[in-house]
Amino acid sequence: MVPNIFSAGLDITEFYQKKPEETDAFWRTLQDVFLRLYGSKLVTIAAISGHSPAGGCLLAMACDYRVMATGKYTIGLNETLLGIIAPFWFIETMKNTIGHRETEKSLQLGKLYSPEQAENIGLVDQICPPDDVLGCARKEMVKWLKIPDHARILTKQLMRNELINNLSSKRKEDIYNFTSFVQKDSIQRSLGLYLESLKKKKS
Ligand SMILES: CC/C=C\C/C=C\C/C=C\CCC/C=C/C(=O)SCCNC(=O)CCNC(=O)[C@H](O)C(C)(C)COP(=O)(O)OP(=O)(O)OC[C@H]1O[C@@H](n2cnc3c(N)ncnc32)[C@H](O)[C@@H]1OP(=O)(O)O
Repeated sequence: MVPNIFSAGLDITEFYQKKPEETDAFWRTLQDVFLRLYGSKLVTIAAISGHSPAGGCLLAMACDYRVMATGKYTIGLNETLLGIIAPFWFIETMKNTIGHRETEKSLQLGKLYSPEQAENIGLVDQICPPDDVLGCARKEMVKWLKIPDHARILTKQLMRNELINNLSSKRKEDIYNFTSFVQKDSIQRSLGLYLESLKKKKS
């Protein structure tokens, strides 16, 4: 685990000033990761040890349960703040997690929530002191593993198959949408400015 950061989201440099075939391959890989994690038969618990913006929030939401560290960390789908948009499967995953209305506000505002706020709206299930996040996740895992596996798996599939099938049938179209969107000059400019602002913040 990296202290303070669960995931900084997608590596923007993978779709900034890249060739279309490179962004296609990057997006295909992300689809694969999501479909495997969201569709996993295993019990998956995210131990969110720190910041978890955008793609990081998606990965956490793809799990069955989320434990987040308390502290000055944030989680959410902040894409609009970068001048980009969350694709339909990010949106559906968030709707399935926190409901339609909260998702609508959250996405349009590019909202990043504190751990307490995230717990209040159900974006995370539990908050724990940073040094106990893994311990809390392990304790929760024990509960989930006591459920008969075949029943839990079938239930999970019933809840998740609609989104999985929807994305699986639209993968090519979704890759095309991503690449043509991020390759626009205006979007490339926004991404460049955002990367610069991250570096400035650091110095
Ligand atoms: C009509 C159209 C139809 C359909 C459209 C189809 C598709 C939609 C299009 C696009 C969808 C894209 C979805 C995108 C999802 C994403 O995940 S985008 C990434 C979002 N992530 C962020 O905004 C987080 C950015 N990072 C931070 O805020 C901070 O780094 C942090 C809070 C996570 C941690 O802070 P610090 O510890 O202070 O870390 P540093 O700021 O020092 O960062 C270190 C280093 O890393 C660089 N960096 C950080 N995050 C990223 C990143 N995500 N990508 C690339 N680079 C990143 C940062 O610049 C520093 O670099 P160096 O200075 O060390 O070189």
